[in-house]
Amino acid sequence: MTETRPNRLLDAIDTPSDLKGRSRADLKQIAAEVREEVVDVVSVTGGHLGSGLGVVELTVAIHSVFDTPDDKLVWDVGHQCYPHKILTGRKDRMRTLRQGGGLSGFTKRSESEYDPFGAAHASTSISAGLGFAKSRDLQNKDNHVICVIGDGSMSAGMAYEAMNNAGADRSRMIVILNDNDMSIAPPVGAMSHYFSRLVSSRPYRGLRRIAKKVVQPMGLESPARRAEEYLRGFAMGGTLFEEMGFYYIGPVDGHDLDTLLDLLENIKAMQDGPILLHVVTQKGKGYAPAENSADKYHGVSKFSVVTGEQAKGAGGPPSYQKVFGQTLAKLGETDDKICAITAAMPSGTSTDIFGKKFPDRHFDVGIAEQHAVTFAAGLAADGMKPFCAIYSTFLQRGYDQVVHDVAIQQLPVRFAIDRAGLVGADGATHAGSFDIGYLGALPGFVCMAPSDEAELARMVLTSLEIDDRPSAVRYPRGEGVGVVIPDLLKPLEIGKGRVVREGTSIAILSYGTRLQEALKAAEMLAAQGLSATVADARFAKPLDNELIERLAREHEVLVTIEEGSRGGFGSFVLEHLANCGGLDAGLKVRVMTLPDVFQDHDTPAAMYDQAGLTARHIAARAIEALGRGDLSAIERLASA
Ligand SMILES: Cc1ncc(C[n+]2csc(CCOP(=O)(O)OP(=O)(O)O)c2C)c(N)n1
Ligand SMILES: CC(=O)[C@@H](O)[C@H](O)COP(=O)(O)O
Ligand SMILES: [Mg+2]
Repeated sequence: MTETRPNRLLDAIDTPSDLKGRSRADLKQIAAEVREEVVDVVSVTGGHLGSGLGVVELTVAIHSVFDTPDDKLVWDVGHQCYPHKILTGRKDRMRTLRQGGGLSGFTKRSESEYDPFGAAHASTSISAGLGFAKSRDLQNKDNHVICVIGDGSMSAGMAYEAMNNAGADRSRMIVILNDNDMSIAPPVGAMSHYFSRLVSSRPYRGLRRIAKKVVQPMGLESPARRAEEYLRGFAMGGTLFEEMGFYYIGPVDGHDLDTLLDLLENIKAMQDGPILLHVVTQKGKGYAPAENSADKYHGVSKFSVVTGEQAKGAGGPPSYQKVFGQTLAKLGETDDKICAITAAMPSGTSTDIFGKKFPDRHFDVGIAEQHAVTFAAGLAADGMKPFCAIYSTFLQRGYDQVVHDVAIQQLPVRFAIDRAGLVGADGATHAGSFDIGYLGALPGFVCMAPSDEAELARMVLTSLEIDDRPSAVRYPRGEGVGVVIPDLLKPLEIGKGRVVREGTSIAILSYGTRLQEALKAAEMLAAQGLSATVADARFAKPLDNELIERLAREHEVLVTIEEGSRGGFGSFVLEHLANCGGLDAGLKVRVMTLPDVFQDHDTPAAMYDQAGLTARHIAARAIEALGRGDLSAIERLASA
């Protein structure tokens, strides 16, 4: 339940209709209370803070002026949607944010009629918005379509594909560019500089001047009018958008509620063509610790509202991402062909560790995964050794480039695939579920997955030495298991796995970081007098066929496990066994993968259990296949 504070106007706001007819003073008070509530909620739940704080006034203004949910409000990424959720009937559930069974940290169709389109991956809002606009026109409806997209999200090509289409199509829609001069890191790219010029070229447009501009008829029938408009656009700096067929308005102060309300009322009255409203906001606005932080508190853990101090992690082993960044930085000392590419996630992928030492060889290309992949391919084609570090889920956006520009040409791009597997609170949109299948299908790819951080370091070196084809190392979000990483790294033999525990009747073949759980499962089985071999596959491509055939020959049951979807490692193993006759002797095989449903956000510990990927699940599958053993004993052991 929302903690009720005396005399909060917000407590009477259940849906945006409760904002209608409110005085300006009330709306300003409500905005202040929303901002306070966002800070309070995120201090308890963790999540995305800076972005939402920057759009409090904009959110209040949009919901005051427009008639959601009939008017469609499409947020880009959706990480800034906490004020929106508070105002659209979910304020009493905000403290369930990003937890199993709770509210999503992004907009989500199944969660509310006020979320017409789900988000989480950037730069999709204008495309979706245009879809809503065309559907409206085809169904003779008259609702408005409003998309809110950040300056960082405007670095992705998809946004321009959509504007290109919308501008030509002249569909009536409103795009609000929320320009806070931040992505997760400071923004990069020429567009960012363009936005800065727009903002610095003129003081904020006075309301009178803008009101005069926006009430003029949109139809620019005569060439003279068009020329005049072009000059005006040039003078106001919106040329790029005007040339793409958008009516550019701005820049305006995105925290000035009066201006926003009047402006949106005017724009609402405009009935023709796509409009781009450029608002300037401050990420983290209104909460000093966020305003003063370099990352504007983009993503935070629980924190003290008073001090802003975030809860520290348990100080455990280094994260996989850090091990990747540190290893690459070390290798970069003796190989000046190594370079690192990130798509707007230098800190998330830890390429910034490499970048601090080798700034000339570190490239943050912005939210532009497609470009990142083909840029890396160009570097590789000319003899450089690019490491393209992209989260598994975000690499999905650059898949054609992986196939067409890297794999077919057999270019030695090294993919560091972070956040592979379950990610926890970000939920289904961010889980790295599919990369084993989508890369393992590609000819000539080498696909690796470490079982711990020392193995990761070796695989980064192994990848570096693969100079004749593409390679990929996938690793999960979060901390390693706490093994020592040797100073002197040795590369792995390509396509070779390893047996880490010898047994007899059961073989457990693990790909990636479920190995520790596989070893625990073997101990559970041993407690029942059942003997299990545990092997670390290390490679999904090329498979260690010799190891697989030996396990098949020498055991009654083979269980494969991976933190990925069906159609991945286990399928590759089954395919080989089918083709080499490994199944002919009656081997019983069980393939354990992530469930075929999108994993909802959850705490890390629970999510593996929810997904059926823990030791007790592995042991139970082995017993079920073997037809011997005591399942209830496994449950007892697991609950011990
Ligand atoms: C395709 C894709 N790549 C990367 C990300 C990670 N990401 C989430 S928010 C964000 C920055 C967005 O910047 P902006 O649009 O300016 O929003 P702000 O956080 O500044 O409000 C990034 C890179 C993502 N969500 N989607
Ligand atoms: C909104 C978004 O896509 C990113 O902020 C993402 O949530 C970062 O994920 P990590 O916290 O795993 O870096
Ligand atoms: Mg931004």
